Amino acid sequence: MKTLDNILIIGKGAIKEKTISQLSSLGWSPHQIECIRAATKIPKDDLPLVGLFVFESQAPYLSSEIENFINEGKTRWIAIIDIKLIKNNDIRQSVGRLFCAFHVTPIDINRLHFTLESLRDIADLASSSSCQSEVGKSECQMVGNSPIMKELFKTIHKVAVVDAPVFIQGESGTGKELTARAIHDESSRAGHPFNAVNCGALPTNLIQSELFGHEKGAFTGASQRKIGIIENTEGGTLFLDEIGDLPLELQVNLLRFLENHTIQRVGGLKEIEVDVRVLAATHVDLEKAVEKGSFREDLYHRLNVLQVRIPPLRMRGEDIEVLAHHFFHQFANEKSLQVTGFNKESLALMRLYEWPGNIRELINRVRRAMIMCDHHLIRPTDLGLERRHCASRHAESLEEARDIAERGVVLASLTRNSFNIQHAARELGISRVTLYRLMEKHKVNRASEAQGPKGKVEGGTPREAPNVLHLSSLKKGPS
Ligand SMILES: Nc1ncnc2c1ncn2[C@@H]1O[C@H](COP(=O)(O)OP(=O)(O)OP(=O)(O)O)[C@@H](O)[C@H]1O
Repeated sequence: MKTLDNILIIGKGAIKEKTISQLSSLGWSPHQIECIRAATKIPKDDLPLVGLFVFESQAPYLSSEIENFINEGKTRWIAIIDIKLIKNNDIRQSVGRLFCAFHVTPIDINRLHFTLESLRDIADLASSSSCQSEVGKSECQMVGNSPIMKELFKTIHKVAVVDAPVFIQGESGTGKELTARAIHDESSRAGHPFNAVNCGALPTNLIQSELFGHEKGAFTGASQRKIGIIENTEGGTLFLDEIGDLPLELQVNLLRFLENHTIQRVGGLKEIEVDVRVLAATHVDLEKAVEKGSFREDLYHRLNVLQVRIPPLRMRGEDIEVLAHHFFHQFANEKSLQVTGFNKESLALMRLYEWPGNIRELINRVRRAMIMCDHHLIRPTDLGLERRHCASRHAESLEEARDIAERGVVLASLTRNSFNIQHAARELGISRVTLYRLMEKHKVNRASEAQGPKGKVEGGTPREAPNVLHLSSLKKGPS
């Protein structure tokens, strides 16, 4: 996994020297920082992921050669400028156009530090997406780092290559539709349509004609023939969301279609052959619905050939921070200018929160926080999270309850002590070794501690470089 292993600084003078020494004191080791004084020495290959461009005065370095070089976009550039000194309008415009972030002097070193951290996240996301590109081209992007998600990615690969129905289960907002899309994108049907229908959202009287189409005159108002969604999905994949809400009388039609690969339009007599793969999802317990008689058992078995279970977000703690950063970058163009990331308490609380709305809720909270935040770092209040919201986390067993409590205590102490292991261990009355073991066990991040002073910065993002798995290629977007 490629991370931010090098920073290239171009420019000379006191600002540069000061920046280097300040970055070093924040844990960016001096050997990561390569300094170049003149345009002629810019290495064309093997570029680092981040470049700092230190303007000294009228920026003689912003020659067309450098402009071209920056425009190549292999490195993300941050301008460090003394805005008062830049009188030349062309240069001002170039700064806006060429640089992904800029900082004015005197430099707020914490802000610069978090800009670099954000760029490291982007680099991690981008490099892991390129690892995944061999999986196939896809419009969608699934991010996850937890063992559960890695298993899910494997399952998706397996079920994508066969043509049987797949039954996707998971709470609302866990990513069922995204998973269905990923299966489609990984399958040989990828070049054909992917259509999703929410069976619970369509009125009962419309759903049959929406799915199967109708002939002209089939019912009052059917002034023309209508081709239904199933026919429109020819060659591709149909995702039937909330299949548990499909009225009983339509379940038999669906069963016929699954068994014979034929449909009849409403009011039509002809059997029409269709080649469509069906993926179905529900957040209700279909077995119970079968027992109750509201779902046909034969249809249930027909749909339930292959299963994919998506766990709720609260059960994949490692993913929460990775996803939060992922969405932070995705909505980067909507954020208020000064926001550079999450503070430590926010990250800690996000791990403890229950997330009843799962990833959809996470997206909404992060997005809102990015707009509303008045500080450099998103605080729990910006996310609408408070400690009391996290206290309700319920455990499925006594062991889980102990784990949750243990993790909470460890994390709280580390957060209070800015991830200083010695202080936290002393506060908890355990040895450093035991604390390390607990951090390992609960996947509490050690990166900030390992990098020493970085962890002392208010709001340091205590996180390991995320081993993000993208199921498919990056959506075109800011991330
Ligand atoms: N692993 C993931 N990585 C990135 N984004 C995700 C992931 N899982 C879900 N999302 C995003 O979360 C949102 C909700 O996902 P999706 O609509 O697939 O959930 P769902 O389970 O089908 O929800 P519902 O049951 O309410 O229909 C979408 O914006 C989706 O792109």
